[in-house]
Formats: sequence, structure tokens, C-alpha cells
Amino acid sequence: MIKLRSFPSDRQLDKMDCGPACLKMIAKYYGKFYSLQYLRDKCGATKEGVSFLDISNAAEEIGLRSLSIKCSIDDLLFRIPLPALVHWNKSHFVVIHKVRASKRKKKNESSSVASKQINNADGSIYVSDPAKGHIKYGAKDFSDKWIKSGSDMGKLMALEPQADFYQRQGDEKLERRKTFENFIGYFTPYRKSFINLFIVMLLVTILQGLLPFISKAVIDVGIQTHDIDFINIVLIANVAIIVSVLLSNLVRDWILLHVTSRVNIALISDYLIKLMRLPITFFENKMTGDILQRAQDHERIRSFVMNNSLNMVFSALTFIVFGVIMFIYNPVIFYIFLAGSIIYVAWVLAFLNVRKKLDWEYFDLVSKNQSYWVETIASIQDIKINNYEKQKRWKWEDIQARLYKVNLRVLGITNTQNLGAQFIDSLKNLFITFYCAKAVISGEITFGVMISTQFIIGMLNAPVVQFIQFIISFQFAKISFLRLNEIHQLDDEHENVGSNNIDLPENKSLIINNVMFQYSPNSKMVLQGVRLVIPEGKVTAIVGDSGSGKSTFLKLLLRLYKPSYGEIMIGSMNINNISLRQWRDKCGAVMQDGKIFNDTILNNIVLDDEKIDYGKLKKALETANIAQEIEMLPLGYQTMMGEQGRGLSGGQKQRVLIARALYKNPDYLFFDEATNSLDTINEQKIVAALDDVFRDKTVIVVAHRLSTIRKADQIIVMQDGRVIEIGNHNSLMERQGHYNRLVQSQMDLTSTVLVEADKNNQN
Ligand SMILES: Nc1ncnc2c1ncn2[C@@H]1O[C@H](COP(=O)(O)OP(=O)(O)OP(=O)(O)O)[C@@H](O)[C@H]1O
Repeated sequence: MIKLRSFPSDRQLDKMDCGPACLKMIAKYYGKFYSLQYLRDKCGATKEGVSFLDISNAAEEIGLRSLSIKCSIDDLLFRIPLPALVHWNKSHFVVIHKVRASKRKKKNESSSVASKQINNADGSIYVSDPAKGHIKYGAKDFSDKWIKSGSDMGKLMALEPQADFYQRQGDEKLERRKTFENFIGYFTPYRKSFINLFIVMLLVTILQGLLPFISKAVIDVGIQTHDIDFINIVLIANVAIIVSVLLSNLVRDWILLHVTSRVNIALISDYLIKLMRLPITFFENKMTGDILQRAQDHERIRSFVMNNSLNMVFSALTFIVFGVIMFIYNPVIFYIFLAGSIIYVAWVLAFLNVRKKLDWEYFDLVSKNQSYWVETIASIQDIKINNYEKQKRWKWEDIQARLYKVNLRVLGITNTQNLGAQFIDSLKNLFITFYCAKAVISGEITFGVMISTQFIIGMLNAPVVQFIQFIISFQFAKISFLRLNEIHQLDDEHENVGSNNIDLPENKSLIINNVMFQYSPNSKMVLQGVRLVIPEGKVTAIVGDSGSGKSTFLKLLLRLYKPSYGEIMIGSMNINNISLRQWRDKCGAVMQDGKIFNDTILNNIVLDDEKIDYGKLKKALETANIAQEIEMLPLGYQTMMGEQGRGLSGGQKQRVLIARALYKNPDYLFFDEATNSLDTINEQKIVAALDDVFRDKTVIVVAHRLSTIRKADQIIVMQDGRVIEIGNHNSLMERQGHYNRLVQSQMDLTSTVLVEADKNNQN
């Protein structure tokens, strides 16, 4: 494999980004910049990545014509217009930007041998891989990864600009936002500390600058003149300088620690704030490991700014001070040092690109590793029940094996780099020592100068090492910065919706106006033209087959998602005018997969334990029929829940969640299968108690057990994302439609169970 340049080489920021990253490279190749996020949105990237079709749709949206072709490796070498995108190794996309058929084959073609006769063509294929950079493959290697076994053709997509590709300048500027550019802003509150730091480090540099003169004085003056007093004085001065340097370093470290830890907290807390502001789709489309790993990226940036860049300033200062001293002492030694150092730096920097490449691979694997752990721990029960431990562990071992390989390569490169660097460094120092020794013998310099030269060289070496550290950290910080910037560039879920609290209109019914919804741009419509009114102060029930879109509809009302088409109104006002905070304050919800937090029962219900309304709490608990059970516990409401509500039964969890929603006393209540884990007696009690609570609220209930919603004011029947019937229980039963069939099938089921039970009793 040979490294090449020229064709753009953009990196995927996480595992599922290869498709959009390839598109980005191709657009860039044709002279247009699109941000990865923009293309990701256009592709409708999900956790599963993207398909050829998604990429082709996105390409056409940015003005690239896509041509999907099935072809052989011969066709690729001789006929296909490039650049083209190929699906690779079953799970990855790369761009082919250049091919070079071998001479023999070219001759074959030029001698007009029919194309079909050219089999097993030979040549090189130049690929820009978003995970690895530029790579050159032999035709055989390439086809092994490209062409599925049992076939002699692979699929690719050639992309060319359409006529209006270059006119789309506007979009590009719009998308090229840099919201994280105020990074330096994190450090401005500490301006004073930085000034102090600067003074301390300046002092250290000056004090250290005195040391070679002291050594020289001891040897050339003290020893030559046999002046013990002078040597004693110099010794005391030397000790004083060393102590001052150590103390100054102590102060420096203290200031750094102080600033660093604060900046770190600020950075990560802003990341968390940003994450919490992102729409739920972000979390659905990103792997947990990616999100967690990005928190680590902050550490790198912080460490770069705080350690490397600051040290670099002083290293440069030290280098200049001692460089000048060295030059005054002996220019030849200075030049030897400079030449040696340049070779040293060049050697180390030669490894930079490989290291960068490995860092991307490393991030990818570490993210996977993190996701693995999170997923394994969360699903341990299912792993055990299905005897899935071994296979699950093998998956981990597979990641580890790949991590091991990357680590091994990193280690190999580091070793080669260090070995070479040490060799160059030792050679340089050796040359200088020899040169000095000769110069002392020939009387060009004194012995004192030789000793202090050694000291100065030592002092000059440190900044060179610092400089290399700086460049390496800068590279890594840049990668981390890119990854973080990507998150900070994303639109908040609050974007394009109202931000102030406003008075709601008089009529607070929810009017759903031809709402359509799809989870990602190229997936199927989960809701199709939903039109209905949810009257204020009434109970509306939604029923329908599994997968008909009931929960999705509820989530749209809770504004966890935005409709892809159509609008939701509250009376005469578009719901988007109301801030999300205000809206969610007005909504209480018990969702199918509601979560219990790792906190006390009390905090799980009231959430804000600073102002507890005990009256409201008691009512909520009684309505949810859980008060008695909690009070029987030794620690009562202060009982700690385990993670995910460990320690509670499914039904108890649901009742705590119901209590949480009721305690909020919201205007709108959403129940999605909120009582499905309850036994019938509990359910009946709660349903009866809820009647009272529901009286002045707008309630939307999704239920499979139809007995619970018989009394609803309005029942909506959904099928395949459409509303197919609306009415109350009686009118829908009379209609003899889908609702009637659902009720009948549940009654049949109950009567079958009763008849079976009867039979068993008689036996
Ligand atoms: N996060 C998601 N991403 C992509 N598709 C989703 C997502 N959630 C649900 N879907 C799809 O949307 C469709 C409707 O799902 P939804 O959960 O709304 O149905 P439902 O009527 O509530 O079903 P159930 O009664 O089984 O809970 C399903 O086909 C499902 O596969």
C-alpha cells in the first residue's frame, strides 16, 4: 500500500459516517464544501449507517448525478468514469478516484481485443477510504473486498456534477457553521491566572538561564584561582536558584491545576448541556460509545491547551535564550545542534500521518468497545436467559483483537520513532561533545565553557522535545476538536420553535392537521395524513394493531419528534410557537418504556425535591394505588431504587411512573400502555381513581386492553399509520368495523380462557 495525495481525503467522524464522508470527498473534489452533518442529514443516516439508495438521494439533492452500475474489475479498470463510490467489505463505503491498468492489459485493449475477452485484468486501484485515508490496492486485493463471492461483478455508483451543481453556493455557506469556535472563551475568565503563570514561568526561564554562567564561573574562576570562598558563594547562589526554580514550578503547577480542573468541568458540562438539548433522533442514530468517547475528546483538547501550548510558549523562550547564549559561546556548536535537531524533528514528524490514521481507527474501536459494555450490562438478563454469554464474549474478544492489532501498530511505530529519535539525538550530542573536547585541547574554548555548553545543550534539547510533543498533541487535539465541533454544530431540538412562555389560546384542543411522519428521510411513512381533533378536557383513546403508529403519534404530540409534514395546532395556534419547556411543563406522560432513575422513590416521583407538595404527592400516590406498598417499606419514600428501578416489580414501576405523571398535575396527560403490566384488580382500581383525575384534563390513552378505554369520550382506531375510525365505544361497535373486530377478538380470547378453565375444573 502506498500513500498518495491530491484527491480529498476526509474522515468519517464515527463508524456509521462512511457513506456521507465519501459523498463529502466527491463534492469537495468537484470544488464544493458540504459539512458532514449536512450530508448525514441528507442521507438520513441512522445507527445502521446508510444505503446506496440513501447516498444516491443525497447526492442528487446537492446536485450530483448518480449512476449505479454493476460491473467487473475489467470494466472498472478500463471504462468506468471516476470518482465512484463502492460498497466495501460488506460494511463500508470507499471512493475510487483513480485506476491504472497494467501496461500489458492496456496494450490488449488498444489492440482492440473485444472488451469481454479481457479477463482478470491487472492494475492498481486508488481508493480514498474515510476510515484510513488514501490507499492503493492491487486489482486482486480490491476485487476480493468488493465483489461478493459467487459473482464476478461488484456494484458501484459513479457521481458527476449536474448542471446546477455549482450554482448551489448558498446552501454551502449556510451549513458551514462553526459554533465551537469560541473555545478560547473557556480560558478568558482565567486571564489573571495566566498572567501570573506567565510571570512565574518567565522567572523560571531567567533563573535557569543563569545556571550555565555559574558552572562556568566555578570552573574558570573558582577552580583556576583556588578561591574556596568564591566557590562557596557560587554554591549558595546555585542552591538559591534551584530552590527558586522548584518553588516557582510548584506555583506553576498549582495555577495550572486550578485552571485546568475548572476548564475541564466547564467543557464537559457544556457538552452535557448540548447533548441534552439535542433532539431524541440524535440519540437514536448514534452509538452510545461514540457519545461517551467524545467526552474523552475534551480531555485531549484541554490537555493540549493547558499543557502543550503553554509549555510551548516557554519552551520557545528557553530555546531563544539558550540558543543566543550558545551562539555567543560558540556558533559552530550551535549549528551542529541546529542541524541535529532539524533531522530529529523531521524524523519524528515523518510518523505523524500514520499516527493520525491509527488514531481514527482507535477511536472507532474504542467507541465500539464502550457501546459493547453499555449494551452488555443493560441486557444481561436476556444474555443469561438465552445462554448467549459465550457468543457475546466472543464479540468483545473480536473488538479486543482488533484493538490489539491497532495498539500493536501504534507501539511498533512509537518504538521505531523513539529508537530513531534517540539515535539521532545521541549522535548529535556525541558530535558536540567530541567537538568541544577537541576545542578544549586546541585551546579554542575553556573547560568551563565545555561544561556549561553541555548544560546549555541539555536546556536546548527540552524545547525540541516540547516542540514535537506540541505538534503531536496539536494533531490529536485537532481530530478531537473536529469530532466535538460536529456535536456542537447540530441543531438543538429548540431550534425554530418559540423560546418564551406565552399565553395559550382559549381553546386548548389539539388539532392534528394532515400530519405525516417518517423516522428518517428514506424510511417509510409511519404516520400518513393523520387528521383529527383531540378535544380539551376529554379522554381520547387510541387503539390499533401493533406497529400502527400509536406510540409515534404520542411522541409527536409530546414534541419529541417534529412532523415531517403537516402541523399540530393548539386551538388556533401552531404548537411550535410554544417553547418546548413550557409545553412539557404542561404535559405528563407514562410511556411504554418509561424509566425509573437511580434515586429514592420520593425523588423519582417529585423529581424536584426542593419544593415538595405533600398534599399533591399523597393524592398522586393514592390514585396510582402505590401509597400503601411504599409505606410498608422500612425506609418508605426514601428507599433507594437501583438503576432502571431494580427492586421494583414491573407493575410497581408502572405505578411509580403513573404517580410521577400525576404529581406534575399537567393539563395534558399521555398514557402509552401505562397499565399493561398491572393485574386486573390494580388496573381497575387505578382506572376508577383516574376517572376523577381525568375530569378537567385533556387525556390521550393508548391501550391494548380495550376494557380500560370503554368509557373514553373519543376512540381513535389506527391502522398502518392512518386513522381509520373515530367515535365512542357504542358508535364504533355499531359500525361493525375494525374496532368491533378488535373488541370481539379480545372477548373471544377471554371466553376461550374461561371455557378452558371450566373444562379443567370439571375434569
Ligand atoms: N425509533 C424508531 N426508528 C425507526 N422506526 C421506528 C422507531 N420507533 C418505531 N418505529 C417504527 O414505526 C412504526 C410504528 O411504531 P410505533 O411504536 O409507533 O407503533 P405502535 O402502534 O405504538 O406499536 P405497539 O402497539 O406495538 O407499541 C413501526 O413500524 C416501527 O418499526
